[in-house]
Amino acid sequence: MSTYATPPINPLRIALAAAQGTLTPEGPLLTRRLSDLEGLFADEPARKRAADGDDPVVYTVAASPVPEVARELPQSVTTILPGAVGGEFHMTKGHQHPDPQGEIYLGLAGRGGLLLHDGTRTEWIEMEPGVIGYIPPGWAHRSVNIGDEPYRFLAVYPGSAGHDYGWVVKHGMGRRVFRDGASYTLAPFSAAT
Ligand SMILES: O=P(O)(O)OC[C@H]1O[C@](O)(CO)[C@@H](O)[C@@H]1O
Repeated sequence: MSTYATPPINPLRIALAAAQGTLTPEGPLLTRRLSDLEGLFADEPARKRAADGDDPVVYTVAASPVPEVARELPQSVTTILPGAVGGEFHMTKGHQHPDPQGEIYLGLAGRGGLLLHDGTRTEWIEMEPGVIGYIPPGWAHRSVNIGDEPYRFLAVYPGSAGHDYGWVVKHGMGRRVFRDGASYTLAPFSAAT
């Protein structure tokens, strides 16, 4: 398995293969299955049934070797596979940056959405190839695949930003995103049952 490089890092040429979802040279690859996402979807019994069954992959995050440390600017490609749990579209866990710093996403493939919540306000940005979603400091963020193909995006973020998952458990994400025919609907956020 590839790992992060240790600073000081030399200038890097990094090849982005949008169709494959890879960065070369490679860093760590993270795979999250339904069994890793307990309490995330509104219909927790449906998630558990699927996790106890074939336990599908929900998303992968392929990073470059640039590490998540202060002053570095890591990048990663996230691919969210199509699917839903109890009608709720596949999504990332969602997190807040403990060190409030911005981040950008660039849509590479498929159709998705960027859900943002600051504890009071909620925003939704539709994502597709070529669209940049800007995440300002202080906004928790979660990505959702609203299509029938893999939804893929490049993330670039300050290495010291960090990932606070507890914030999302405590505050929620403002909305949930459900399949609605060939489209989607944003429903008020509800705790997992
Ligand atoms: O950390 P989460 O919420 O599971 O989501 C993963 C996402 O977070 C990042 O690690 C950085 O924000 C992205 O590369 C990736 O899309």
